[in-house]
Amino acid sequence: MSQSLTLEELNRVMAEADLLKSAAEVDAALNKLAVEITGRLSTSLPVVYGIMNGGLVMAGQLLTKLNFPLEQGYMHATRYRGETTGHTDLQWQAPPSIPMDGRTVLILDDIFDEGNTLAEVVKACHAQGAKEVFTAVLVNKLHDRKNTDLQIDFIGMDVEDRYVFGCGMDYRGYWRNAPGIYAVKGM
Ligand SMILES: O=P(O)(O)OC[C@H]1O[C@H](OP(=O)(O)OP(=O)(O)O)[C@H](O)[C@@H]1O
Ligand SMILES: Nc1nc2[nH]cnc2c(=O)[nH]1
Repeated sequence: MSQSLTLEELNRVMAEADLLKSAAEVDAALNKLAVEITGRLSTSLPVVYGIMNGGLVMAGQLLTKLNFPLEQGYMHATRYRGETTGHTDLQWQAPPSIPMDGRTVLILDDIFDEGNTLAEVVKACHAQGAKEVFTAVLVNKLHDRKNTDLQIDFIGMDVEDRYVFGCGMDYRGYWRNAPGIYAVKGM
């Protein structure tokens, strides 16, 4: 867990990491997402939830590019819990902060990997009475291990099948603040 990592180790992880997407590429992906989402949802008065923690950066950066009326909320669900492989169950740490009954819902997250997190979140939104539920992610990880048939409505960009960090995604709790998307050496 994060307590056992030293400053030197964390700086080495960054120094040895491969940059997969630069900050400029991330910004371009967010602009593309904003255009697509605006085209679909600008007249729906949606409630837009970022999934904490990973969705925080993506949501914060994307929201200012959406120039139409929306409500903004959050929910906190975690499957990886600071580790680099996911638990089977999703742990809810905070339920949706705004009621969604009868509303158009847009869920924002950093990454669609095996898919359990978003599949379960979407299911929970329908159970809570959402009229319709859309999903948007900054990155989709390319592999054939998806555990769900869920189709993501808006995808910023694809990344290769490696453990990535930056733009909200952590390396053992750290480096969510990195402005590009990096892959850990050897992972
Ligand atoms: O598609 P999946 O395989 O389910 O993985 C994707 C999820 O994993 C990460 O969350 P995590 O559980 O690590 O919690 P965090 O957001 O606090 O980092 C990420 O933010 C996504 O929500
Ligand atoms: N930080 C991070 N979180 C994830 N959750 C699911 N896949 C990943 C990943 O590659 N990196």
